[in-house]
Amino acid sequence: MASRPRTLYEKIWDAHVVETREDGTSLVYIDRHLVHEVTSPQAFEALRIAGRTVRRPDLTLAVPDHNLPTTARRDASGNRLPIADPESAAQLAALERNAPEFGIAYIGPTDAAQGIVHVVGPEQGFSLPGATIVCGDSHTASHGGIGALAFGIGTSEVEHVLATQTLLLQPSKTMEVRVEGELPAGVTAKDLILHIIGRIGTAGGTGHVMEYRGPVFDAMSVEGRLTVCNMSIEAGARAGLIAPDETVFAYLEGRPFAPRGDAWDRAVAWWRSLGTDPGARFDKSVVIDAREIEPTVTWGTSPEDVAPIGASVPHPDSFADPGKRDAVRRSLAYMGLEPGQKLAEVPIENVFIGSCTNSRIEDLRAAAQVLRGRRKAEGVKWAIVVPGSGLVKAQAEAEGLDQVFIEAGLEWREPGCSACLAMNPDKVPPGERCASTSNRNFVGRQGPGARTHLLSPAMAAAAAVTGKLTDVRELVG
Ligand SMILES: CC(C)[C@H](C(=O)O)[C@@H](O)C(=O)O
Ligand code: SF4
Repeated sequence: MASRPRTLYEKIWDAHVVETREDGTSLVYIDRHLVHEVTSPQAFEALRIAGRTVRRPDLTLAVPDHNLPTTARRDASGNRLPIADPESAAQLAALERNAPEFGIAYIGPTDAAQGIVHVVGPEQGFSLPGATIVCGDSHTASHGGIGALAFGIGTSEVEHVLATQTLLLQPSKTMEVRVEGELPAGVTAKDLILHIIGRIGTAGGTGHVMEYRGPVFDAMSVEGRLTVCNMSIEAGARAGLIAPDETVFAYLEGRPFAPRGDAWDRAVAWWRSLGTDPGARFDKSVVIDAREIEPTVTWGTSPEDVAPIGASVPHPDSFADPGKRDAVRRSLAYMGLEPGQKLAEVPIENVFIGSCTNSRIEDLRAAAQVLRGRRKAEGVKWAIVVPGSGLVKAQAEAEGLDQVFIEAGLEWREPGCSACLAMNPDKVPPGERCASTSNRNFVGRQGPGARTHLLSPAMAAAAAVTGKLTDVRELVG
């Protein structure tokens, strides 16, 4: 039977629409719901007041991550340590009460599998290809890396999904980001997505679901794909997607929540059919040449403010748009940078290796490769490595990576969002810079007055060693 060629997005969307209304809005079935402590308390409270239950507790998974301190979680006698900040403690307490009350699986702060929701979902095989996945969190886009249609929702929608396992949605437009060629040595998934956002801007994907296509993604690890899709939201997109393939199936097989036996075989057969059909059309398309990409850093306070490490801080007047010129002037003042200053000479006082963008095992291996046998520079006052989950932590320790970090003078922490955003004790002091593997360099993101430079784990490690933004290719050939 011949049918219209469809994109990956259209296939997942079509498979989940329950009903479409005259105004074009559709009621869409949600396969997986991840819940964290920050955006769920009011949603559960509303259910409680309305006397409602959770429609599919078995498709819902709760993990605290944002507010947890990343220092030891137990005292010497093994008792769990309380959270000092009252608001954070209250949000955690709410999740710990709501999960059992509503019958939802919960991975608590001292559980070996705890971590950042977007690391935990794929790692547990809870996030699956072809699934619709939501979470009250903008970086839910990450899960597109395994071929799921995954996006962030607000707290009222969290309540709606808890109660009904559905959402009312407008269909998105589709955008193809085709990357040609291979990434040069020393250039990672993080450099690629920073480069893409630099090219298309933070509004480049607005209203669209972006599908990343081309040989670079076929060759990319699952970790790298999660990194790329994670930052789709910083390009304004509703979600990011990469077609699921054998690399993804091998990664997911046998994970705790993944289907088994016949169910697994049936699932894989369906997943194999999801790739965009030849001839399917996208509403928008952009082509990027991977060979042109260099290790990339941000210099401003928007994720689109990127430049190759060999470049200099741009002059505000070099931007055509008057609004952007003003924004760049303000950015540079906040960042304490002068136009024309060489990026590779910008001093760094803090280093953060972590966040749902770059805290998986491959990220830690890349950082350790640079740090092995080296020490952090004198000028680097604070440098922390925060694994994305307890399982990543255990794997890193089994490989001796923790010792590499500690010997280099970095701190090895417990899993959580940490210094990615200033919602827990890990903060960058005012006026200081941080070489950070996270995804947002907004004003105050890592603490009031903190200055963030986004980069890859290897580049963060290089900055730790030299005390300034550095081309990692000068340290590891
Ligand atoms: C706290 C949460 C709602 C927020 C988000 O939605 O992304 C956070 O995870 C972030 O990265 O800014
Ligand atoms: S690690 Fe950062 S970006 Fe990711 S969910 Fe946590 S706060 Fe948001």
